[in-house]
Amino acid sequence: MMLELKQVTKAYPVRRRRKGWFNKQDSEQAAVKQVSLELQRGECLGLVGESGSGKSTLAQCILGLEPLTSGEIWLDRQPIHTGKVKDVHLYKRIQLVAQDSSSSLHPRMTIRDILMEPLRNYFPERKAQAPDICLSLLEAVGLEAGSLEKYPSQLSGGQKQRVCIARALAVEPEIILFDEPVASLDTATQSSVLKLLKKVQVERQLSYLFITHDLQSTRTFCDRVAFMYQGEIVEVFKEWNEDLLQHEYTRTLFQTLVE
Ligand SMILES: Nc1ncnc2c1ncn2[C@@H]1O[C@H](COP(=O)(O)OP(=O)(O)OP(=O)(O)O)[C@@H](O)[C@H]1O
Repeated sequence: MMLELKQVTKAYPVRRRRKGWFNKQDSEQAAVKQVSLELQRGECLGLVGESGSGKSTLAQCILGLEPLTSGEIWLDRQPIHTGKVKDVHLYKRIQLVAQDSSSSLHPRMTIRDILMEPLRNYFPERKAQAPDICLSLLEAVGLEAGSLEKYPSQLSGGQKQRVCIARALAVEPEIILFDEPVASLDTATQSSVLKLLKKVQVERQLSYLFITHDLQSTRTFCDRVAFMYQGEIVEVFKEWNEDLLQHEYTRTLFQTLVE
């Protein structure tokens, strides 16, 4: 096993309007409730749920960007929820590619600089090979070598998303968390980026947590699918058989699928 979430709960404080002196205590609302999940080595696990069901919060918790209210997260045999693992060590193993990742591309950096940065930080001993590694990363995500000299503003949305994927791959992580990675792309670009992600996953034996609203996209892409509803995982399945589903929400979602 690679990543294991044990009864993870994340609650945020909710400010209530004060009615009186004795009623001023803030309450909490759980965005993620008692979530237990496992992600195996080389597995692609889909995480599907409606808006506000807690999917992104869960990804933030895994990356240590949000402290847990309770529960544990283990990476192999090491707890990573305690805050004791340094960010640089965690990000070496787990990378995030989000829907708006392209806004994180520095507008004044060329694509070469953007890809060189993680190579310099994580593999300083590979300085001499770094230019070739940049080229192979571009090739892996289906971009031409000429893109290296370009700035993000000179690329399309789909190309920028590919750069974000290449930047995540540069770190050579074991796990990539994808939070709606293709949601802002047109249908044709979505399918080419998904094909590319699958190819890279198989080639590099990566584990993916693939967060999406779009159940249909998980059908060919994911090995297993977990459904999140109001902060809880209500169903995890492998077989695309409506009769095996337990929860009303997942059955309703299934009925929206195009055969
Ligand atoms: N920093 C925060 N402070 C307070 N509440 C938050 C915070 N972040 C998220 N929430 C709340 O937690 C719940 C889950 O949000 P989250 O973004 O994880 O859902 P999601 O399933 O990823 O939604 P979407 O698909 O729209 O991105 C929501 O009710 C949201 O308002």
